[in-house]
Amino acid sequence: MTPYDSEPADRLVTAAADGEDQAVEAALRPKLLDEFIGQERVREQLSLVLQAARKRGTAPDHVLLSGPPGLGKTTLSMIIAAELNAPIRITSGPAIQHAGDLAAILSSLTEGEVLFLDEIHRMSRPAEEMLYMAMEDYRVDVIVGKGPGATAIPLELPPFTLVGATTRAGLLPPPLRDRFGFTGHMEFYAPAELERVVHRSAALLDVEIDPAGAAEIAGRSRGTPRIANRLLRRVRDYAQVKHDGVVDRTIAAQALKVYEVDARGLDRLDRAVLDALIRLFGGGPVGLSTLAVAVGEEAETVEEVAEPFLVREGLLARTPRGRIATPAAWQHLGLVPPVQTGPARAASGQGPRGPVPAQSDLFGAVEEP
Ligand SMILES: Nc1ncnc2c1ncn2[C@@H]1O[C@H](COP(=O)(O)OP(=O)(O)OP(=O)(O)O)[C@@H](O)[C@H]1O
Repeated sequence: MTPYDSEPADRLVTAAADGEDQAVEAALRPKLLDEFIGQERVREQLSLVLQAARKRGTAPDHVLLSGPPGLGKTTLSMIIAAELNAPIRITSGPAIQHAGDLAAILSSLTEGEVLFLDEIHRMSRPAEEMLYMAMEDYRVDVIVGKGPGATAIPLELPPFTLVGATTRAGLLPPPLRDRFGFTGHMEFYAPAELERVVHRSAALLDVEIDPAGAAEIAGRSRGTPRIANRLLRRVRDYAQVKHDGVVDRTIAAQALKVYEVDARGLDRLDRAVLDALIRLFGGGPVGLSTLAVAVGEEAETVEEVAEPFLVREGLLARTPRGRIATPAAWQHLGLVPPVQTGPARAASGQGPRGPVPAQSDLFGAVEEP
């Protein structure tokens, strides 16, 4: 699924899994905690939780993993099961519409099994309430019948470990959040960590890549292993079709220029937003709906798809008066930021200054093949 319904389906830099990702990700997932790159704090804490459970011979506390898509929550849940030598059942919040759906899953778990519940914040309220009791007492009440004649039949469950994953930890009701013994917050990956991800995946996919090629892909991957793996596959295609299959910095940059992913990981939509903001509105402030019309997209698409990364990168600011391009955004487009910034400059009607960048500058100064 995509994180936002407004996201274009073919977007190369989306953090959500597409069909091809799902097909290849199984092969690329690290299987054990030691193979899992980065997320040092979560890894260390989780390792202690798992070792202690193994020593006691009991199921570990329930685990909540929170963080943006594509950072490795599903992978970690599988690692938890593998480290415990336990089977894993995978489901998701949207798949559990009725409490009965959850009761069916819970009642079929075996002792020690790991239940991975992705997008746990999207579960229905009755299912959520059933989960409270299951997590705490390993018991559920199955309601039989309707109205005044309805009866609750208690059902004992074997001890199991719930691993919940959410991109929106803030949306979880406190009673649910409190029932997790351990919460791991996943952070975006540093470029050096993503380089290791790229090298590891390249080895698994049998792609020859040098360190500069891996660094080039890592730098455009928006802190997200899923995107790094996807860009690697597109670069591999290019290297195999246009060259001898070996990936170096030049090949990686040329390939990603073809796919319009620039040196900072911005794609066509991201750049269109900055471009309109700067060239048409002098850097802002400008209202979201006006900006959206200028780039020919829905306001929702601009707000939910393009802006989060632009804000995170410090290229765009959301202010009560509207959107503003930061000096870094001007520089990214090869323009000289005005001395005055903000409303005063907008009021003065001062436009963009400096040369319009050649496309090659944005894409990492690559030569045409
Ligand atoms: N730390 C890591 N080391 C190596 N590869 C990783 C790491 N984290 C994630 N990956 C790779 O990134 C891909 C996406 O990871 P995963 O499916 O676990 O993300 P997720 O957080 O569960 O995403 P979603 O929220 O969309 O379900 C996987 O193919 C996995 O191989």
